[in-house]
Amino acid sequence: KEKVEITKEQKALTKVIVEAYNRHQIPQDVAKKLLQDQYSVEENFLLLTEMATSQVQVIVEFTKSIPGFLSLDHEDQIALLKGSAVEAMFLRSAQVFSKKMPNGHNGILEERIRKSGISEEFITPMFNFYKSIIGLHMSLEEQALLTAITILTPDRPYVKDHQAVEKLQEPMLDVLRKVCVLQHPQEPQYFARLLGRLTELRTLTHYHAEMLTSWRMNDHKFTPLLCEIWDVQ
Ligand SMILES: COc1ccc(-c2nc3ccccc3n2[C@H](C(=O)Nc2c(C)cccc2C)C2CCCCC2)c(OC)c1
Repeated sequence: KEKVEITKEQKALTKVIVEAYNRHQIPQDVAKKLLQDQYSVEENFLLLTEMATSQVQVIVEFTKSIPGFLSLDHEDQIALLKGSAVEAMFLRSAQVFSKKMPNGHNGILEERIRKSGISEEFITPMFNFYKSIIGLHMSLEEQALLTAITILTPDRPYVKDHQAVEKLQEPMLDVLRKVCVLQHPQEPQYFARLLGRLTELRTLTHYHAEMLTSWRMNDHKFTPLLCEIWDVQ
């Protein structure tokens, strides 16, 4: 059985990514808000667009802390951010949803989200994804590294220098693989399952524009930043 060692450099890289991940959290806790009050579909839509807008700003700050990112071609930097923003948003939502809360609160949160205004057909695929994330019991390191790996996906549309992005993503994949082996010794396939979630995440993001335009209300208003990031309006 090969002994898995995390090198000094890999420890340093993980520390940088986890610290950036912790630093760039969404300010207000949306789960607490949703548990406190029942909102109308219009208020929920507004809350969603506010959360998504602040999440994009947070992801930009997190990404700028990824070693080497700022040395990439500037247009490629934009292409990576634009190409991963929706996935990062669903990944973040899944992580918020997977947080253990006092008895019954998780059930109430699920109920509030089901009734938020999202149309029926998207509820099952969205919760299937959330529950598959919950099932993984991801550590903070795994969440932070997986988010960085998602952003550093070389085959996003309009990325010119794939090689340069691969060179940044590979060390993240190496250290994530080792972290998985060390933190889930009984599950040799854990790393593969974790990456498999990224595939499920991509299918979920296919629906995101329709999820928004089919929100059970008329006249959906988006911020300019969201029009950029979401394929809406
Ligand atoms: C595109 O369609 C979506 C996307 C996300 C969710 C979503 N899943 C969640 C899981 C747990 C907690 C909240 C959750 N959200 C929304 C939210 O804010 N996501 C969120 C964002 C956007 C950024 C940062 C961080 C988060 C959590 C709530 C927005 C207000 C109505 C209820 C959903 C969604 O729910 C219907 C539909």
